[in-house]
This record gives sequence, structure tokens and C-alpha cells, in this order.
Amino acid sequence: MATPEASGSGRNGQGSDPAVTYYRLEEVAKRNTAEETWMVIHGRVYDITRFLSEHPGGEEVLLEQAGADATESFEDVGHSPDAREMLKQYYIGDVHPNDLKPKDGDKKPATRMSVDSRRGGPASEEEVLGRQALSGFVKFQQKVTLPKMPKIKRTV
Ligand code: HEM
Repeated sequence: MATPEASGSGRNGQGSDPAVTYYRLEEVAKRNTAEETWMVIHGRVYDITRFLSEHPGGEEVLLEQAGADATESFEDVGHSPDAREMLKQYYIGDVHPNDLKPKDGDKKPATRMSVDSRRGGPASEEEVLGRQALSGFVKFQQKVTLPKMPKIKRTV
């Protein structure tokens, strides 16, 4: 390793599991050849160099994803439970927490929030304008119609 930063993979504190080796995506990206092939699947880093020639789906598809996050491609293929089990043999560590995209767990809630802003997300511009228009209309209606309302005369 050239610089301490580059070898900064190693173990890392900051609320992370000390038993796990964390890798920066920058480091994973360097392992993008048939001589050294790493890939990320669901936030975990795999060294699949020795698996390349054994992959039932062929070497080429793996090399296309080498050094990158292959989660989507891996899932798109609909790999069997056996294939998922195989992953364990090649696991070398986790993606460094600072490099984790808010994707894995947070993507879906974020989408839901944008659809349903009552869950705490910021209201869209249209929604704000809509609310303002509605409240303006109600105020206008009160001003216009209330004075014209007939007074109820008590007869008793
Ligand atoms: C280290 C990660 C991977 C492992 C352990 C793995 C393992 C396997 C296994 C065991 C199969 C046989 C079918 C099954 O059991 O599901 C398979 C098929 C296949 N895999 Fe992977 N795979 C990996 C990554 C990938 C990636 C990243 C891609 C795509 C970019 C991919 C594409 C395919 C394709 C196209 C097939 C053939 C499916 C078919 O012919 O039905 N695999 N893989």
C-alpha cells in the first residue's frame, strides 16, 4: 500500500463494529481486473478473484461489475439461495460507513415519504400552493358570504 490513507482499509472505530474490516469504495474500485476482482453486494465487499472461472453465469458479467457495486445486477439475475450462500466464502469486509449510500434501507422510505408527505417529509411546492389557495378561498368565502347570511330571529 502506498499511503497510509490508501491502506486505511483496516479496522476502523467510529461506532463501527471493530471485528469487521471496512473498505473505502475507492479501494474496492481499484480491484477491477481479472488478477484481482472485488465487488460490493448489499454493502459487503467480496474478493471473487478465484470465483471468476467458476461462475455459472460466466466470467465476463463479473468482470463488468469488478470494483463496483453489483447489488442491482446480482439481484436482477434472481440468484438462488445457494448462490447467496456461496457469497460467504468470498466475503472480506464491509463498505466503510462513510461510503454507504442511503440506498439499501432508506431508499424505499424516502420514496414513500415523497408520496406521502404526512409522514414528516417536506411538503411539495404544489402542496404548499394548494393549501394556500384553499385557505385563501375559505377566507374569501367567509368574508363574502358571512355578512349576507340571514340573521336568525328568535321568536320565543
Ligand atoms: C460473487 C457473486 C456471485 C455469485 C456467488 C454468483 C453465483 C451464481 C450461481 C451459483 C449461479 C447459478 C444459478 C443460481 O444458483 O442462481 C449464477 C448464475 C448467474 N449469475 Fe451469478 N453470481 C454472482 C454474481 C453475479 C453478478 C454480479 C452477475 C451479473 C452481473 C451475475 C450473473 C449471473 C448470470 C447471468 C447467471 C446465469 C443465470 C442463468 O443462466 O439462469 N452473477 N451465479
